[in-house]
Amino acid sequence: MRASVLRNQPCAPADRPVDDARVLRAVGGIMSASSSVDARFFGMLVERCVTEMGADGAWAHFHDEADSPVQTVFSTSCQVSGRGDLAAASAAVHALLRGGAALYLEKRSASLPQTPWFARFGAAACVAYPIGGGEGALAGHLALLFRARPGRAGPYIHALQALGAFARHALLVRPCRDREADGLREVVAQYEAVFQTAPVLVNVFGDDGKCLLWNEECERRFGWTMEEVNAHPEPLALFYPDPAVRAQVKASVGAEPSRLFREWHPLTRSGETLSTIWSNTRMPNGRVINIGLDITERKRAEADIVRLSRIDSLTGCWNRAEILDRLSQRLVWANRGGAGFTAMMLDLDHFKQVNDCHGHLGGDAALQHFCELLRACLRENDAMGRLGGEEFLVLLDEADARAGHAVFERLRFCLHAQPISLGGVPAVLTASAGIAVFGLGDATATDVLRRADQALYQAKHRGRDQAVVHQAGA
Ligand SMILES: Nc1nc2c(ncn2[C@@H]2O[C@H](COP(=O)(O)OP(=O)(O)OP(=O)(O)O)[C@@H](O)[C@H]2O)c(=O)[nH]1
Repeated sequence: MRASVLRNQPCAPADRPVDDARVLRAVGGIMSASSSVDARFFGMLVERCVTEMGADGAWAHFHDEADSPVQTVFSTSCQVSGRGDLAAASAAVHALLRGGAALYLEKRSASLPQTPWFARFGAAACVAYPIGGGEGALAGHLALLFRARPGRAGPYIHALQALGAFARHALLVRPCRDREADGLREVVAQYEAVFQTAPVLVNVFGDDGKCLLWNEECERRFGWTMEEVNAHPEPLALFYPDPAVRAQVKASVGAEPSRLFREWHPLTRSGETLSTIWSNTRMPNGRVINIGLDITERKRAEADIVRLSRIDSLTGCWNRAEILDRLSQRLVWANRGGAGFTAMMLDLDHFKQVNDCHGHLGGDAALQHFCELLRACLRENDAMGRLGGEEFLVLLDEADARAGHAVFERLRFCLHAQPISLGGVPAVLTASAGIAVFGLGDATATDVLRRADQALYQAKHRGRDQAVVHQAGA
């Protein structure tokens, strides 16, 4: 086998002309033939250096950081003798490449290593170029073998330089970049998972107004998917139909991330108005990141607490503090020239007897029954509150004494028509009332209450179950 190979080699190698275009084409072909750089790539590279570039043999030699050869890929044309010799040849060239520059070795000048393989191959010249390594990457060299000296080594050196740079990029730079990209993708995926599943409202809008991120909480609370939001010509209008409010929302977006949350009341798909607080930040690329909290439930609970703190728990009407507050507000309004009102103080007659006969629970039921009937006699804007015990205050808006009387008569009629059943026995409740129509002398709530109380006293004195209007000077 060895003899036949040697027999086929030219006995007196002559200079071989170099076809620059052919070399260039081969380089381009190798580079575009594979996107991944691995053993297969180098196998393809060395074969094409032989078949397309005009070399007689080629190899790619790699060593590790300790300078031990770890991998050599030879063109099939190099297989002229045992592998060990071949490895020794590539190692010998590698040893000469320490300077990091290209090498041109010739048999004629005795610069070609004296290892047996070169002789067996019939090598006249060798062009080698280092492939620089880097952290974690292989390093080594590419070599072309010629049985006839090439007319010029330059084109081959440049070809190996280009291929070496390509391989180095693929071995070192691309994996780094890929690793970085993988790391980045992982971070993005983590953030996205956090944004998507966070129990807070998170969304991102582009400077064209389109939604780019819409987390699960947004979808759950607003009822629209991101696609549905983006199907609207102006997505923000879905949540803020009022253009003036929209303008305020847009103007509130700051360039700096803000710890200050602003309260907004966006609409949901079902028409519910939410109470939300948002921190909105415009990024340098024009995107707006919005982080919000839905505080609708909290607001409702707070409102309930406030409301309950104003309500009399037994009867459900306003408590003393609230009804007096409302009286004061009406006074301020009326004294500023606003609409007047009439105050009516009501007191259940002989209520002590109800308690005495039917117990405290019976008395409570009587108070509730009385309030139910009284409430039914009032208009929406009127107010009724419990001053204490079995005493109540009613504020009748834009009402005079006649209107006050009419309300009382309605109540009286109802109380007689609808007796309460106490211990299985129907009992008719009656009440007395003192009516005080707002007058210019009423500066404070006490002024009004005093006059209503005087009239109530008269009603009791005159036999109960009636209303008396306070008369000035009475
Ligand atoms: N069941 C019940 N009784 C109450 C409540 N608050 C006050 N009372 C009772 O209401 C009764 C009021 O009695 P009085 O002030 O003597 O008045 P009255 O019996 O209605 O007599 P006149 O007002 O003069 O007609 C008392 O027995 C109080 O204990 C309450 O929340 N529940």
